[in-house]
Amino acid sequence: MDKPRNTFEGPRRRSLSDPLTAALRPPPNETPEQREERIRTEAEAKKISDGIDEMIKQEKAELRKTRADVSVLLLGQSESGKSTTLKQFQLLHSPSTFHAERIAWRAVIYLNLVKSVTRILNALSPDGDAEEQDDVASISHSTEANHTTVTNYESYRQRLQPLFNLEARLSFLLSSPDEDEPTQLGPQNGAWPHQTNVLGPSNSQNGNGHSRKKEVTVHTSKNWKKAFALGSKTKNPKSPHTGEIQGWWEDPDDPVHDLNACAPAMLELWRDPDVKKRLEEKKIRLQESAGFYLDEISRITAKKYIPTDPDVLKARLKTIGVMEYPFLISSGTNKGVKWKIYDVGGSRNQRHAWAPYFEDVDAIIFLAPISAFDQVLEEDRRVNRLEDSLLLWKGVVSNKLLANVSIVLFLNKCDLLRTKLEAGVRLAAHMISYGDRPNDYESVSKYMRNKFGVIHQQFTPSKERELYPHYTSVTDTRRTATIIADVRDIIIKQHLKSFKLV
Ligand SMILES: Nc1nc2c(ncn2[C@@H]2O[C@H](COP(=O)(O)OP(=O)(O)OP(=O)(O)O)[C@@H](O)[C@H]2O)c(=O)[nH]1
Ligand SMILES: [Mg+2]
Repeated sequence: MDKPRNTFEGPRRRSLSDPLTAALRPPPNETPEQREERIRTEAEAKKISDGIDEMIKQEKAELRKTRADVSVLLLGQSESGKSTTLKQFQLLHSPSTFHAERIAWRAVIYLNLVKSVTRILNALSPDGDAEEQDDVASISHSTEANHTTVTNYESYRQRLQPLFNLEARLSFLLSSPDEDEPTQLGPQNGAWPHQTNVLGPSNSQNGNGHSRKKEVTVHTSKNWKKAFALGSKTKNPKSPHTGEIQGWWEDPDDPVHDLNACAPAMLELWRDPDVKKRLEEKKIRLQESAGFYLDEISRITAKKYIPTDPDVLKARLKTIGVMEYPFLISSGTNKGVKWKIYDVGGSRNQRHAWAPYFEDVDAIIFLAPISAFDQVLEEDRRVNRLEDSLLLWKGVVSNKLLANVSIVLFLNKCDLLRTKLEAGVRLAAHMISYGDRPNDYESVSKYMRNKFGVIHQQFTPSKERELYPHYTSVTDTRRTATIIADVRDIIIKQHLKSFKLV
């Protein structure tokens, strides 16, 4: 037994008079039988001690496993679907919170709907300007000389005038005083300010606002949900049965009244064939844009409308800053694992906030909206969205700080890609390298996957790093739930591996 002996050597060597050393020393007159017995007992004791050591090690491993905090960063350009993915995580892991907050989303859904309507009106306006062109990167300009005239335009404008005020009101309510763009949701005192008291800071109160310039955003403060969920000025805002907010329809200042009154005109406008034609001429594809609710006007403008899960998932609220969401996995093999998911703002002026999170992150879910090959960035209309995604992807996968971070790629908005290709929009017209390959969903999606895969292979600082790509439509709850479960298990496995625990 050399080891214990060695530990007694050197400056810290125990003296021979040390009682422990003396006790451990074999007796001076030991017989061969006694020696054999002693060695056997010592071996047994060591076996037991080693067993205990092993048990302690395993317990520690288990403990670390249950305590492992997994940090995941959602990255991607603006409107790529990061916040929607986060909502799906919430729906899976804390459904009660998700449902408790759905009333609060009413404000965003209303604003999304109102913005679509004011955007149409601005586009139809005879003096409508070029700003009202869609995000679509135009490859051929429509002949404006011969454009469709919407004969009922003035009547629509008049009947829908209250929506311009409502847009200003909602934007104002969702704004933070120190920021250019709206940054939070909901009246702070739990009630809607009186209509005439609050007119937005803004641009659209005169009915000529350029609504698409400013998007509604969510800030790192989470108070909006609480504030908005307080509901109305009614005496009993909570249902005694479900505990859910109710009774807002009794508040005369609630936006639902304006919306409800304008619903018939909205429906007529959206169904008007001349309007459809004019929007086509102007290449405005509202169905594809974020927060699209025009196909469900009657349901959404109903006085007692409560947002459904898909409504909340479709609601568009731009993220500003970085928001942290903790989750605890409560069942299955990874029970007890804590997650921290960071949702970031993806527009160009928000990306500087990402880097500080790179040092401690365990995994990245990168979202690339592959349907956006014919669109341009909202913040810089000279830049094609797909090109921006590819560049951003290259930046992320080549980043040395992220060399050991698991990377999951969501090739997102596959539903929109399919619809777009089926409508005849050609990838090759926007991406010369696609050449004369078939313009169907299977070929295009595979091509995209390959394109992103090659960049990863070429630029990753760690050749061992595996890439986990998925085709996703993150507004689809059923499919996304399966993908999230897979991704979650892979991320945790990689995370534990890095701790050398599995
Ligand atoms: N049809 C469809 N819509 C999607 C999909 N993913 C996201 N969206 C919608 O696209 C819009 C933008 O999604 P967000 O999740 O807000 O995008 P984001 O990446 O968080 O954007 P920023 O906060 O600006 O960085 C929302 O209205 C979503 O409902 C998808 O796969 N299919
Ligand atoms: Mg977001």
